[in-house]
Amino acid sequence: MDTILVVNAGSSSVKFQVFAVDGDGRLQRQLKGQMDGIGSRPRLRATGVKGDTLADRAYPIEAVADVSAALMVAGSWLRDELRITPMAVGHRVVHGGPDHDRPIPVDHGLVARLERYIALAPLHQPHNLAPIKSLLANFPSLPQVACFDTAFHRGHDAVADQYAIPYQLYEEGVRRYGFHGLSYEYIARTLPKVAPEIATGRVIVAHLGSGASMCAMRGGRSVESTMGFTALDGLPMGTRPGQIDPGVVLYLMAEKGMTPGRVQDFLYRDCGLKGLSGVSNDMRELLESHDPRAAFAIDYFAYRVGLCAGMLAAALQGVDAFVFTAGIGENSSAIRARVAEKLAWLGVSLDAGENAKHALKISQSGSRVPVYVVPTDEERMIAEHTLSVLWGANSNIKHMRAS
Ligand SMILES: Nc1ncnc2c1ncn2[C@@H]1O[C@H](COP(=O)(O)OP(=O)(O)O)[C@@H](O)[C@H]1O
Ligand SMILES: CC(=O)OP(=O)(O)O
Ligand SMILES: [Mg+2]
Repeated sequence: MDTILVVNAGSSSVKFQVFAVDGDGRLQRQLKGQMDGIGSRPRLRATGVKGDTLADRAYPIEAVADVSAALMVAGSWLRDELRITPMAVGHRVVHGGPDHDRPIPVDHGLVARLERYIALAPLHQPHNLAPIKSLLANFPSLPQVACFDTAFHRGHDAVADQYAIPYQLYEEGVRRYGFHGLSYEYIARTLPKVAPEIATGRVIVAHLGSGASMCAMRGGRSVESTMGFTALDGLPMGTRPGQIDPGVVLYLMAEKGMTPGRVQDFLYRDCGLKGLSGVSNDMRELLESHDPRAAFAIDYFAYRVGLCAGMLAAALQGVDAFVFTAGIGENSSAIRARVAEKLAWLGVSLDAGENAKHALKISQSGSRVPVYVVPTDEERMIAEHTLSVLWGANSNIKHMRAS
């Protein structure tokens, strides 16, 4: 059986899936797993085709201290215990820079070019490239495909794509890229199936995970994002502050003597929910905590999602629907309810019962703006891209398989 392995290293998790490919290019998930809670409560979980548990292992915090340790643990489980031998591997690569508006086959030259963006995505890019490099070294003939978080947003109008800085910098690549594009692309192509009544309209999608952003979509295309040049901007996240006056950065350097490297660490690792609460970067822990600072971090998060919704509503000149997705958006009815309160002025009213059940549609029938929960699947999107790149690269393969 031909299979595709997908690797998705996020800021607090490593996710992977294996898909079987049939002759018509249909993908059937064989296994799905993730190592999450990195830095708080590391846990490897994986399920098989029927949702059967293949692994459920907790690790001490120091055994899986960061994403690269998580990649090692997940990689050796797949290799040594499951002995998977995929025909291709698809990777999420967070930053594609200005030159990539679609997935692309991996070679050494591409890796070298993508390494230039490590400084623009230090929580992700090194971890996205590490397994690519390791597979290139050990299995040079194994096809690999890089799928970019930035690609889905590359069609933005110039007013959404530029900063008000001299144009020369834009030409050098200092642009408002936007991220979580594989997730938004999956939502865009899922809406026609699960909620056709809104798919062609003006939809705000809130990808609320450890990294969090929001996307304004019109007719299934991205027109605006809360993230920009890097995945620091916009909403407060697990450990990132979201929107911040650049004057704060100048203050840290001039008054606190912080070096650029120290400021980078500070902005990517010490801020957001973790910095605000002093309790945790993990929303589950904040919701369980009785510390008033944890409660404040939750208030702040909901407030900023509401503010950004206002901004994206202006970009779309109105809103036809609001969609929650990703770790927090899919699983936390409490956070969805808090956010919905901030959207009441837009005409949102939630149905508490449907929200508690994590139903597809969680707004009341009279809600002017309907609200949905649509689970994302970045890995399936990557697997689909990987297959189309492979078949595009060698259309004979498709011909042979179809016959
Ligand atoms: N049941 C839940 N309630 C609240 N938050 C949750 C729940 N399940 C997961 N989360 C939160 O989702 C976030 C991780 O989301 P995810 O999309 O997997 O992030 P990433 O891909 O960036 O690592 C964490 O903050 C985690 O606490
Ligand atoms: C871009 C980004 O923040 O990704 P993640 O949410 O997976 O950390
Ligand atoms: Mg993620």
